[in-house]
Amino acid sequence: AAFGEFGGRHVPEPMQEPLARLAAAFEDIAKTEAFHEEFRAILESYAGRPTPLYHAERLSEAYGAEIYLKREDLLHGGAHKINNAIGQALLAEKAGKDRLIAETGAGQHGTATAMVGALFDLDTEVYMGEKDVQRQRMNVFRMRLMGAQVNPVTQGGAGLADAVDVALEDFMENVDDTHYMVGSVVGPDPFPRMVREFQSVIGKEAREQAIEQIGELPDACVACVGGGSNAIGLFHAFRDDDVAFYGGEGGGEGGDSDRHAAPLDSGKEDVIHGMRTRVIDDDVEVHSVSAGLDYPGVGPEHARFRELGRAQYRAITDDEALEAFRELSRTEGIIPALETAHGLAMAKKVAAETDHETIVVNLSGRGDKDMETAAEHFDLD
Ligand SMILES: CC/C=C(/N=C/c1c(COP(=O)(O)O)cnc(C)c1O)C(=O)O
Repeated sequence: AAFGEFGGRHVPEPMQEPLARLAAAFEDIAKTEAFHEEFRAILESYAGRPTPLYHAERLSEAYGAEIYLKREDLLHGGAHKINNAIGQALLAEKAGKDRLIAETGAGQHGTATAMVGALFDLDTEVYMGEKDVQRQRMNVFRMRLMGAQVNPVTQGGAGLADAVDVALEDFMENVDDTHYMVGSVVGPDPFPRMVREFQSVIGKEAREQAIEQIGELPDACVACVGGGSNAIGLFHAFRDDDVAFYGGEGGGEGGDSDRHAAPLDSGKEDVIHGMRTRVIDDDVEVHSVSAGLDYPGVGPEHARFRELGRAQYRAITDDEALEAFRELSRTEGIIPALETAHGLAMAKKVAAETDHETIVVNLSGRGDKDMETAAEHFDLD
């Protein structure tokens, strides 16, 4: 496996060959110069790359360190998810597939899938837990507006993990004409390394921009961690540098509570969705105020980084995330996604508890989709 004993292809025998074919297509198609040029051109003209690295001076005062925000929230669609969706749709098109399926929780990956489904004129179906259909209604409407079919999933906990289960079943049945657009660095090989490849544009840009703006590498990189794709996308370019990595997980009611989504901070090794990784304990109910972090597992490379001590991960509670959500809105006039707010709260802890002076934070998405949830928590009248 690519990540120590983590990752791998823990799937039934009938899935082994299709995944081997996908891995071969990834090597043959997505690693060519022509692919990279087309990928880069669409990222620039359609998604709006490069994104700024913004020195948030008022937030820096509040945190007590120099905070640089990588503005993935400014991308088309409002989150980093479009980077991966474009890469995967290009691959699917060149591999001769004419149907896309995806899972979604926050609806940002679902929206990105609908966007590229329209752009590449591919049949598109998105699986979404009924619970998330309710709390990210605006994104459900956006997906349908762009021609995607949104299939509410009611089995199990009607959440993100259940949507992944159903999407994997669909993929196994329709592997000949369907590409499964996995939305994070999760699933059986090759999905984690494919998604890492397509998200790594974030860190490549941020590394150059940081050196230009700070005059040297940053002391630390921080991101929220759901499946872990925006975090890996930022970290990957710095992996051989003397730069610390920190991940803020969906801590729900606390890593030591029985309602959270923080397997790195408080979980165990196990196999889920075709990968050996870390998952929350059996007696814990998966929960996060943010739909995009509300997942019981995590990408295998993060499990490996944790094991090596290359990155540190902390459960960020719902309340800590909501406080960070409001603090960025008030100090910089930027409303982050609730998922992203977990990374901001992590950065605040890093600034307070370490001597890191320059910190790059991945602003993975914007908070328009979260206005109803936020209104339930803040009485702003
Ligand atoms: C693929 C399921 C996750 C979703 N979103 C996750 C998400 C995340 C967490 O996903 P990762 O970056 O993969 O850890 C962070 N920021 C924003 C704005 C997100 O929407 C989604 O469906 O939109």
